[in-house]
Amino acid sequence: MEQFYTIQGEGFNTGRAAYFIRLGGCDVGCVWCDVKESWDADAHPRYAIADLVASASEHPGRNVVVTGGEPLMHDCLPLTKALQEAGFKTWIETSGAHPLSGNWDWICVSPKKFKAPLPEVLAHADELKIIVFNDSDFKWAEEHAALVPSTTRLYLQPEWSRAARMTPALIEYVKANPRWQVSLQTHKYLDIP
Ligand SMILES: C[S@@+](CC[C@H](N)C(=O)[O-])C[C@H]1O[C@@H](n2cnc3c(N)ncnc32)[C@H](O)[C@@H]1O
Ligand SMILES: Nc1nc2[nH]cc(C(=O)O)c2c(=O)[nH]1
Ligand code: SF4
Ligand SMILES: [Mg+2]
Repeated sequence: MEQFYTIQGEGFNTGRAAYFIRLGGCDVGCVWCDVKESWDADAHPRYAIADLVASASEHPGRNVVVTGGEPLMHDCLPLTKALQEAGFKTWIETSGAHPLSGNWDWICVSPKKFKAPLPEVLAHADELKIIVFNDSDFKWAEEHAALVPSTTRLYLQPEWSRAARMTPALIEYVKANPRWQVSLQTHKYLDIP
């Protein structure tokens, strides 16, 4: 759908330069999705993998975030193989609702109520990032934390439109449950892509 070089705004790798490749197509249907224009894969141009790698290579950063849309609706093996052969670290942002494909250096799973994550994807999560839309999401977060490895980093991220309302509760939750960390969409505060 689009590519851009920016700063990873969310989660464990927040603050690190990365080239983003946003793949079109998503069937999860989150009501609060901040990139709904990605849902229809056919609405976007197709790019050759070699051209994506060449575009990423124009920048000094050597981290690539593959996101979407839902990137795991595609077979990510050819793209990640080409990126790693060119010297990039491959990071994915996924809901986990489709089978895992690709070779990944960092897997961020952000499960959704709208379409359940697959156990095989949760089992490979380096990072679990729960979007907090209302108070019931803390219990839901714990249910998913029980499904990932004990080494998986745990993040709570306020849903953007509800951030002003939910962030105080999120802060109190992390203070009381310190194995969780706060993740903010820092790129939105910085006004960068
Ligand atoms: C747009 S999604 C694309 C990748 C994948 N479909 C997924 O949901 O993980 C990228 C990240 O943005 C998060 N996100 C999407 N809309 C958001 C919103 N309104 N507020 C906070 N986070 C949001 C998702 O949970 C996910 O972690
Ligand atoms: N800067 C920046 N960081 C991000 N982290 C995850 C994003 C995404 O949409 O997947 C995202 C994004 O869209 N921009
Ligand atoms: S899974 Fe990701 S891209 Fe799909 S609707 Fe939800 S937030 Fe948006
Ligand atoms: Mg985003």
